[in-house]
Amino acid sequence: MFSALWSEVTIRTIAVFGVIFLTLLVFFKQRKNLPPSPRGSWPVVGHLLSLGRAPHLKLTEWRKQYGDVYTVRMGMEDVVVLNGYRAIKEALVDYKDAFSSRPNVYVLNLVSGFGKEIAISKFNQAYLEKRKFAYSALRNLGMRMGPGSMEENIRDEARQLCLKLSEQGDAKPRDITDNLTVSVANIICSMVFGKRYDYDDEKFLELSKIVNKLVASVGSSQLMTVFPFLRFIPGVNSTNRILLECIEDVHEFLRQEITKHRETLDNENPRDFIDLILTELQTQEKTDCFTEENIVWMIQDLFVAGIETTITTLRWGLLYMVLCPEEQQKVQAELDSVLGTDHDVPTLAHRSQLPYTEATIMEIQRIRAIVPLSAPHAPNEDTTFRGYDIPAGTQVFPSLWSANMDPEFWPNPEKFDPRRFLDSDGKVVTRPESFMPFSTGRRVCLGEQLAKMELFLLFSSLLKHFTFKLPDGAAARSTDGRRVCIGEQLSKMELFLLFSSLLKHFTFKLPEGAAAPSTDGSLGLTLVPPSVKMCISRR
Ligand code: HEM
Repeated sequence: MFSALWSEVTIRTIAVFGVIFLTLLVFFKQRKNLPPSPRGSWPVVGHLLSLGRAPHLKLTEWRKQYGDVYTVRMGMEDVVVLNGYRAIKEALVDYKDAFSSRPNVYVLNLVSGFGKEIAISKFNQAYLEKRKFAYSALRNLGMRMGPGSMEENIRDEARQLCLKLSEQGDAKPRDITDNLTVSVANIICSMVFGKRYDYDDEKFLELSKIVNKLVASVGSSQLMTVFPFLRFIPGVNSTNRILLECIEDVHEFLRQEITKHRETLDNENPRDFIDLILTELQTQEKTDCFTEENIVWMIQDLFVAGIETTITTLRWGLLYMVLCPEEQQKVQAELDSVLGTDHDVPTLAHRSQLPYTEATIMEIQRIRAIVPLSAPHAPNEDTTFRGYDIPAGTQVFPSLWSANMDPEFWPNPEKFDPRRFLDSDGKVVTRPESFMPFSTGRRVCLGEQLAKMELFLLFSSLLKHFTFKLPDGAAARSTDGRRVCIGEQLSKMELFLLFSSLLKHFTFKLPEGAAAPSTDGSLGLTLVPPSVKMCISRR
């Protein structure tokens, strides 16, 4: 009996020591020569509690203590943070072969069809082919200067936007996010579907239901980014199911559009992105990255990556214009001096004559990096960087925020000052250092040129025709913005679903007299400004 007891104790002891040994082994293996880590990491949650609601600010603060490259624990994962222009450029440009992949994050995989699209795809041959195709298709469809460019479509949207704002009158202060949404979404729609959608439709209530359903499922799904095991927990994982159903609805709609396009396809005269990709499917050797399934995911990418980003930048722009009325006046004075009494909207040819306007747009993009931590990168294979060993697949956050707000390059970085981007002759500084709103390296934003065209034409048209100001007596507005660093793709997804569902069933218009829905507190990939009602008066 004694020997039986002894052997049970021994077995238990060995088992306990075994577990401790294995845990330590895993722990030390993970910690092997990673960049330094700030104090205050807790078991299971890591640094999440310290990061708070503005992780980009906390991460920038830690740079002072831990240097340009350090490691934080997001839940149970190590994440390497790159701070400042030099470290980001070194990793994404000089070490581009190493840092061009994406990490394996459950929710990102889920919303990207496990890499069937571009933005979340791992760096491999299929990714390169998809990116190359999408880039050349967008250029064919007008993402460039000169004849055949998207300029005229964007100017049309700018006209419609100004018309809509004029019709709405200046009696009541309002938030124009919805108007901007129609314009920007329509620019992508005309490239993808070959058509734009009208402002006027009555089924807004039904759309709200879809949005509410999605918003309700966002909270617990975001947690799944950090704690993927939650997907196995009944109740929590129902948001998974809801999301998958929504994705299926959207894809069904896209498949119908693709079928309609196929019926009228003329290979010689492609009308839009869908036509171009169908033609590509017919002509090229079948490869894994170009199936009909990829088409829907790639289109989803354009919607997801191309709409909210542009709208959010414009919203920050208008917020800074109302907060800095003297800057607004300077832009308007420049627009008036170049365009005179011409009532039409500006063209891209005016750009070189409007340096202050352009510098103002750059300053908007600097002062509020709307994608403060960019999209997560990951080394393709085990990589040594600045003397540290970073295992393949580790999440790497390039903090674009830290570059934009670096006092070494941008003295008094919180001051809104477009003159930073002008040289002594008043010309716009080309390629300023420490300014990467579209990131850099191999994964640099695919739609950069399109976004720049949109920002210039829409922003300058708005300021040419309207003056924006806060209502008399309104409380000062915060420029802090809101962002949650986990579940970012999910919010992108939410946007995509919103727009696709929207375009499937409705054109949108608020009921007469209804208050604009607030975007306060919405969570996103992007750093979103507070919802602001402005007085908008025709000039
Ligand atoms: C103001 C507007 C925009 C900003 C600030 C912006 C910014 C960014 C950033 C920071 C990234 C991540 C790059 C990285 O991983 O290092 C990105 C990726 C991407 N963007 Fe944009 N973007 C904008 C507009 C657009 C538009 C209009 C489109 C398309 C029509 C677009 C398509 C994409 C795609 C497809 C990617 C993924 C690229 C890849 O992984 O290879 N973006 N963007």
